[in-house]
Amino acid sequence: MDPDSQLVVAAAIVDSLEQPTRLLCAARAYPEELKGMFELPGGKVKTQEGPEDALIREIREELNTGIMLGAEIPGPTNGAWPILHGRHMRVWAAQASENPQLTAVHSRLVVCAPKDLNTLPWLPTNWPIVEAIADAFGWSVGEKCETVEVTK
Ligand SMILES: Nc1nc2c([nH]c(=O)n2[C@H]2C[C@H](O)[C@@H](COP(=O)(O)OP(=O)(O)OP(=O)(O)O)O2)c(=O)[nH]1
Repeated sequence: MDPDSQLVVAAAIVDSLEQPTRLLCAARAYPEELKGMFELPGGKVKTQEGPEDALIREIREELNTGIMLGAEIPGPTNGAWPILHGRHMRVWAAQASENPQLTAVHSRLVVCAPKDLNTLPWLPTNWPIVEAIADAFGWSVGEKCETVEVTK
């Protein structure tokens, strides 16, 4: 992993960490080329900031809620997942302490049942991460549907 590439952190926010049955999925509002594609809420870790603290800050900024962090869902590169633009992302299971709210960062929030996760137009590198999340929660998600979202 390029040590200079800025780490991204994201949350797999479920309805209950003890008995997870739904995942919060968020459609990006920008940039234009990623608009309408689904991601896990989160963002870039700032210099001097710990990854968990960065995640709590990002979720407060993006969804206006606190979160309780559960286990990390480790990826294949020192625990991180390869994502867009050569970046890497660490992912934690989480539960929101208040109702997540839509802000300018996202165009849609979907609380998704496991069986519907493969119907969302995910960012291109996100599907293996969603599969690992499902695996960690004991969900079955099937194959990814090839959805194409057309927006004006
Ligand atoms: N948050 C998030 N970013 C992802 C995911 N998958 C993925 O490839 N990315 C990419 C998109 C972006 O290139 C980068 C995260 O950038 P961001 O724009 O969300 O970061 P940020 O909130 O700190 O935003 P900014 O201050 O830099 O504008 O990681 C994902 O599931 N969640």
